[in-house]
Amino acid sequence: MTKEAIQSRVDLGELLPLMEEFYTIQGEGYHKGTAAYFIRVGGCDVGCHWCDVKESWDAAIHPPTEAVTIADNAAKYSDTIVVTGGEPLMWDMKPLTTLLKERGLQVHIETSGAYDLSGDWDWICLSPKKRMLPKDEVSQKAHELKVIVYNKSDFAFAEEQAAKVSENCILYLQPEWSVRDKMVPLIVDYVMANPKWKISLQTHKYLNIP
Ligand SMILES: C[S@@+](CC[C@H](N)C(=O)[O-])C[C@H]1O[C@@H](n2cnc3c(N)ncnc32)[C@H](O)[C@@H]1O
Ligand SMILES: Nc1nc2[nH]cc(C(=O)O)c2c(=O)[nH]1
Ligand code: SF4
Ligand SMILES: [Mg+2]
Repeated sequence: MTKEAIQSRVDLGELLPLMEEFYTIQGEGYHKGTAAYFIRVGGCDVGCHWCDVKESWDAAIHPPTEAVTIADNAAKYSDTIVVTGGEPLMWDMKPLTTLLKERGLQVHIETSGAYDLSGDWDWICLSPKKRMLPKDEVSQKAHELKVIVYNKSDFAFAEEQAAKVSENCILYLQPEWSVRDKMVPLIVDYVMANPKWKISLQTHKYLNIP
């Protein structure tokens, strides 16, 4: 394929810049503790300074991979697939999610919501970022809202974002990993005072699994 042909198939979502795939336990949020196959798609320009997967940002270093190959492979591992990144919504997720649904899989996304919603999802985890706010459609359709708490100002940001999600959306505060010792006590107090929120921890990091 020529460079142009590859690019046009990436633009259609038929090829995706695949960074890594792994079978593990969902560590965070509502489905924490559940076995799931993770598909990590490269490319993100949101620029969170504390991002724990900065190697994902440059899409150009991740090989354009056939969505059908990704789906066929994922189906061998698990009934539950988590598409993450990078920022998966930078790409058209319709082809990949259609292929995953055709294989009878539950399809979840981890997203900042900074790009238009594409794809068919059984579960949308929205983790909004101040630097690039989520699109309204993602906020309205999110099943869980997972706000990362790096400093005290993130509690006010969390409330702003909670005002934009549906009333059934489950609300989580998750400590930024590097400041967890400092922020966990503040989150605990906040959740006790504001019990509509729950705490989410990155349990995979405590378990030393991917
Ligand atoms: C790496 S991001 C990829 C998906 C998407 N770009 C997003 O931000 O939702 C996956 C999840 O990890 C969270 N995350 C990233 N770095 C983190 C850190 N240092 N501490 C806690 N959570 C982090 C993000 O907020 C998001 O919920
Ligand atoms: N075990 C595990 N659970 C996760 N939940 C969300 C993750 C992500 O990076 O999107 C993640 C991850 O990287 N590993
Ligand atoms: S939006 Fe997600 S992948 Fe992008 S920099 Fe932020 S945490 Fe990392
Ligand atoms: Mg992660």
